[in-house]
Amino acid sequence: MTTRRIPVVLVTGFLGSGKTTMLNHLLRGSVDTRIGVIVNDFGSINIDAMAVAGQVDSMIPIENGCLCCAADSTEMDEMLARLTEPSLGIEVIVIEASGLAEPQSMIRTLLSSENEHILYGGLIEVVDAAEFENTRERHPELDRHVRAADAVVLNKADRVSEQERARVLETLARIAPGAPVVTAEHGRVDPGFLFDRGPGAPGGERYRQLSFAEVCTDEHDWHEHLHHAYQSVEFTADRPLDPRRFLEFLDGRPAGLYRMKGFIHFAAPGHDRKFALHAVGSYLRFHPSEWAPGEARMTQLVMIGAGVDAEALTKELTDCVAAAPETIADQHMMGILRYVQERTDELDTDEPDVEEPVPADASHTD
Ligand SMILES: Nc1nc2c(ncn2[C@@H]2O[C@H](COP(=O)(O)OP(=O)(O)OP(=O)(O)O)[C@@H](O)[C@H]2O)c(=O)[nH]1
Repeated sequence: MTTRRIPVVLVTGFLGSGKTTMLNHLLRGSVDTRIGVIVNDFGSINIDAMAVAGQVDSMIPIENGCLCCAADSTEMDEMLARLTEPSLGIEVIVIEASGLAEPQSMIRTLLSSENEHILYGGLIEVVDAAEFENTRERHPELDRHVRAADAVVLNKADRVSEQERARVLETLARIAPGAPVVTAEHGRVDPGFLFDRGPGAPGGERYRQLSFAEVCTDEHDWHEHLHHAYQSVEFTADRPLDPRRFLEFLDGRPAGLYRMKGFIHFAAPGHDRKFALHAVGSYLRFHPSEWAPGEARMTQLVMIGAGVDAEALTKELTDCVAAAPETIADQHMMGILRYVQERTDELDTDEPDVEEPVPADASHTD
């Protein structure tokens, strides 16, 4: 008897490109499919796993480093063994890589897995339409990441003009001619794009043959892994933060601090909500939600950047803890509220405004 093998789909993309947002959208839109998820976060507090928890049949968080650096596939095999346990009935496994992971290494780790219940299901690279060109300048390695993808999601289309979007599409076509590209806002792609790309479907075969260059070992590029240039700093506080001080901190955050994410507890009357914070480059948003019943009110923050002074950051944040919460007034939240966005990505349950993927060079004019 042959057993059906479970496809394992890799989701990669630079820091803050929208991987978790897309994953959450896909999980909400795939209630009839049993999905297992592995979420790898660079920092030691797995904010992404917290964002995904509750929507998924089985989830394994891995924090503090990149899964792409596992010396062998043992760690991956252990996780896959848990998720392919027949009693779970998992039909698809999605691995959300950290924003600094090396896609090719992840593919190799997966291909060298000894788990006979799985099948490599392809790699989706999420690209931030607004940040891509700048990020490429700093990290030319990103081109390699795009080339490793079976499909590219050009996310955050709402943050760019038509012309900028066309420019990024042209760049993608140059980097990876023929790769299917789907444009999205808030990660709203059709779940079928990820889970059901059988032969003849847009974007082509799900299981393509990998080239020798993709599969062979790459000792030479280990040192080029993006995360060698980055460090993560974590901050937690049991006592609430002073909103004005915290805003000052955000306004003056160092240029090298590219990514911040976490949850903030503010000491302001009438604002006892859980403020999810996301900063990606100069982009900054708070997404408030209610605390879960019994959830400890606290601040948990992960900051990822290059050349940042961890000690100084921690000191500045410690100074944001409200010394006298009772003196903080409602209007002290004004500055924070300017950056509040109610979660549009959570309101998109059934009618996603999705696009069919087009080959990247379809928009290429020369
Ligand atoms: N305007 C806009 N914001 C988006 C879009 N997609 C995601 N975001 C926001 O971008 C921020 C980062 O999104 P995430 O999904 O956490 O990104 P990520 O790739 O998982 O981040 P890392 O795991 O840290 O690399 C969040 O504030 C999202 O709400 C989009 O299409 N448009």
